[in-house]
Amino acid sequence: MADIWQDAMDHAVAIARRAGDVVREALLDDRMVMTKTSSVDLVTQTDQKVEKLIMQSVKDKFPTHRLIGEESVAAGEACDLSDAPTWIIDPIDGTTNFVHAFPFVAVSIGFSVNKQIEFGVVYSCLEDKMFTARRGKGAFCNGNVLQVSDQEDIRQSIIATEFGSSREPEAVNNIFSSLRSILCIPVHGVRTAGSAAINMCLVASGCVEAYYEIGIHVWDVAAASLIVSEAGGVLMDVDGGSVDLMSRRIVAANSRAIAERITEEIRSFSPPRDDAPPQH
Ligand SMILES: O=P(O)(O)OC(CO)CO
Ligand SMILES: [Mg+2]
Ligand SMILES: [Mg+2]
Repeated sequence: MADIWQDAMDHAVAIARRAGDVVREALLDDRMVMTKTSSVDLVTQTDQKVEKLIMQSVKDKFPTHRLIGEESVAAGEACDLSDAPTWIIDPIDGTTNFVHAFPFVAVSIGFSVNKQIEFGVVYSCLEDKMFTARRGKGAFCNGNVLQVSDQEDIRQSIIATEFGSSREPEAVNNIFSSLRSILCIPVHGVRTAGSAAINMCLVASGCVEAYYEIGIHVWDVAAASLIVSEAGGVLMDVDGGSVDLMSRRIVAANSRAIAERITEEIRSFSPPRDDAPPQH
């Protein structure tokens, strides 16, 4: 039977590649940096330009579909995930990396129907790696099948996470408390790629056993969540329950055992949800 979302997925791959061209070209220019929620939460004109490019192309080709985009939400658009076909876009995941030309910068496009991710596309544009997954049909990088690591012992594992964009002492203490507990299990190592989507693609690729973070947004993880699960991995909330992509909390791992072991060490907290009503 024909796949009703194949056309949309093909479009996502094509537009992610075009977006990647824009990102690579912009690396050659001066990158004017602006800030959002804190002095280290960065945005550039390229984030905004790439989001517009992707959104306009989706509107032209799929006018009935809905859109959630990081920079549109930052500009005041609602972040409501309904049952309608919805494109969930992070034009540049890893903006800080982009600003510094640190080579992990991704365009992330997830596509949800009935609140279920149907396909995910993460283009790591400086590495020229196109990660794709279609629900029920596996995950791929540049056409090669992805499979998570089969390591079951967390002591033989590498764990990925990020430090977030708050430098408030209490928030930093929380992050370091969890990190210290995990490091001292002990694990082989901890890594931060600087992009949630790329961290998750590293899980899907079998290079790291797990990634966890509190504070990410739905656009950071929507596409990569399917890439992880289609590569044989598991997704979990940081308290061990089912993952909720709007909750800003995630554990993505090669196995349930490693995901659960990580949740035992995380000092969890609940940032305002992506779909929380705006504060006035
Ligand atoms: O670079 P961005 O899109 O702000 O995303 C960060 C997390 O919010 C890295 O994943
Ligand atoms: Mg992001
Ligand atoms: Mg971004």
